[in-house]
Amino acid sequence: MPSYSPQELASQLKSGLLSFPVTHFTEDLQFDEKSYREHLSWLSGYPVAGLFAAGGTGEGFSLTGEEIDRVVRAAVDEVNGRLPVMAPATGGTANAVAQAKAAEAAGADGILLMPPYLTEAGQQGLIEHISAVCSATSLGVIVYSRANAVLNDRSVATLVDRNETLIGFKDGVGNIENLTRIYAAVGDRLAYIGGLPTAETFALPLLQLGMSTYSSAIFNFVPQYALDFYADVLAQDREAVYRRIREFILPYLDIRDRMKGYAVSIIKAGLAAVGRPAGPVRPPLQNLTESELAELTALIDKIR
Ligand SMILES: O=C([O-])C(=O)C[C@H](O)[C@@H](O)C(=O)[O-]
Repeated sequence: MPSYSPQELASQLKSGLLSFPVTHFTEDLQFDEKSYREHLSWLSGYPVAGLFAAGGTGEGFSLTGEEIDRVVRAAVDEVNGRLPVMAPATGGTANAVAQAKAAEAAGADGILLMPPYLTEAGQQGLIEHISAVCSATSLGVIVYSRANAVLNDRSVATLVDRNETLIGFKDGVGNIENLTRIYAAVGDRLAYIGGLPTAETFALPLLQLGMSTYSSAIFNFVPQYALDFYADVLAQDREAVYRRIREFILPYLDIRDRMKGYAVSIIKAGLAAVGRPAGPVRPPLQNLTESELAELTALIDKIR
């Protein structure tokens, strides 16, 4: 039995910042469970509302189903009920259904349903895909609307009618009209999660569109700064948010934007910069260069 009913999970996720930990690898790119657990133990000293194991920042897209299961089980065990743990469901429908079932068996509290791999799809196909995963588990499901799986307001309305356990909408697009339409259609029936790369960049305006929380990747390496940023957003302290955007976020984006995929690689680099290395990223991602790491380290040192 999960510790949170889907509705309890939705309320919990809305209540604070969300942690998306990286997945630690050894130098030969194997899952480094010991270091991963140490990381989760360090982060557990900071108050967040939920932990998403093997998400995008956790390189879930580079892990086998078996590895995802190991990562999720390690997270569930390490977190030990202090927070809800969400597991990913990835790929095509059969794969995502199997992963959702495995996540429930592993003791996860919810599912983050990623866009299906490679193929494009129409809205009706996405509705069937998402509904199949919701039907396969009693866990609350958060759908990640991004890339080849961007939902419109009519689809979201149909999905919530069909699936009581669909409890969250994570946005990775930032289309204001679409988000306004979705909130107008289903309102607080869903928990809304800002999920654009470096979510802090968009947090203040998206708060007005119903996104009371977001997935903070930088929480991995500057957890207190990420929490302070979130507090400024909730307080709608525009001056403080823009000070932080100027002092850290914008120069950070300048490094991140030098290479596709760096939105994830730069998080592992950030951990190296603060003396908590998480190992390399797996291909197809690339690690930051030594000089980029030095630049990032100097930037992080200014805010620590
Ligand atoms: O699955 C993921 O890791 C994400 O999509 C979210 C990231 O945490 C993103 O919001 C960010 O980079 O802040």
